[in-house]
Amino acid sequence: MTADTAPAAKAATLIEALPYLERFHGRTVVIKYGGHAMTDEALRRSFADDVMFLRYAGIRPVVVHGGGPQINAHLDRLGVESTFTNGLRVTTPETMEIVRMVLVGQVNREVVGLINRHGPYAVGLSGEDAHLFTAERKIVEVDGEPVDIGQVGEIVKVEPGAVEALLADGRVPVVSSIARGEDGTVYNVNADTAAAALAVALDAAKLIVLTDVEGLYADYPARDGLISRLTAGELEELLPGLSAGMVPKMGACLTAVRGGVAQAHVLDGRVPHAVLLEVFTDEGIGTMVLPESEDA
Ligand SMILES: Nc1ncnc2c1ncn2[C@@H]1O[C@H](COP(=O)(O)OP(=O)(O)O)[C@@H](O)[C@H]1O
Ligand SMILES: CC(=O)N[C@@H](CCC(=O)OP(=O)(O)O)C(=O)O
Repeated sequence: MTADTAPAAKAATLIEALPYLERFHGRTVVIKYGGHAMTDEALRRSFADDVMFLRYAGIRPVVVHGGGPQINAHLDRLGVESTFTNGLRVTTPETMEIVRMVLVGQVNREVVGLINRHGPYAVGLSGEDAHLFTAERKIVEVDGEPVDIGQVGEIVKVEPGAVEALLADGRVPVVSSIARGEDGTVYNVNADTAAAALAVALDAAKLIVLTDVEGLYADYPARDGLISRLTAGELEELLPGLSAGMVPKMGACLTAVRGGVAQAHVLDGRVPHAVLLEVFTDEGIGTMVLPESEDA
């Protein structure tokens, strides 16, 4: 690039963002934060920069975080065995105590601290707080038979008032995926699923799910067939054939779009500033799910 073209290229990058600034100004974007972007220090900072960039651009970011690897590490240290059924952690009362402690007491604090390097913005919440997430015990089916996987919750009601109040106050809500049952039982909820439920309840403009792959591959484990966009109907057909990790993520995208969120994305959290690249550039990155009517 010559000295003459450099300023023009920089201006072009900035002006490319203008239609997105116009479109998303004042709108809510729910971001599921997890995977590599949560453990690598440079990526952690890049994520916090992106969240604050959205906030200063007049967009209302809400973060829902995972923490499966951190829970595994803690269970290992305590010598507690943990298994997964259909991608969900079998959650005994003992496991539940540890899941809650790690997500709410450790991971949530870390994410809040990361964002608050920029100022007094992030406020942490558990899904139990102010009845944000109400859940019922989830029964999964394995080979057509119902299987009880313990205190794993299915969100049946979202009361987003506490999150909306924080957003109205200019804060960045950071939410742990723990829910409360009507009888006070505490439930463990997959964080992708919780992010989708919250995006629908907040009438978000977008759901963004960060992960450790580029997006949805058509012929996984082959990695040369990234699907960059698909409709909710197309996704519905693919969903039963997907393998473990992608099921809750793509299921979350489907729930969000069917629930009125205009766009849901799975992005590669290993890419610095993945969120900004998705929100403010024409190409976007990763896999985007759209309602049928918007697939031009
Ligand atoms: N069709 C697919 N496309 C992309 N990844 C897939 C697919 N099917 C399964 N996967 C696996 O899902 C993983 C993402 O799920 P997971 O490890 O649970 O993510 P996270 O820790 O970000 O929540 C990928 O790393 C990949 O191994
Ligand atoms: C029911 C269930 O499986 N809950 C998850 C909650 C955390 C989570 O979803 O974290 P990731 O997004 O990092 O996987 C768990 O216990 O691991």
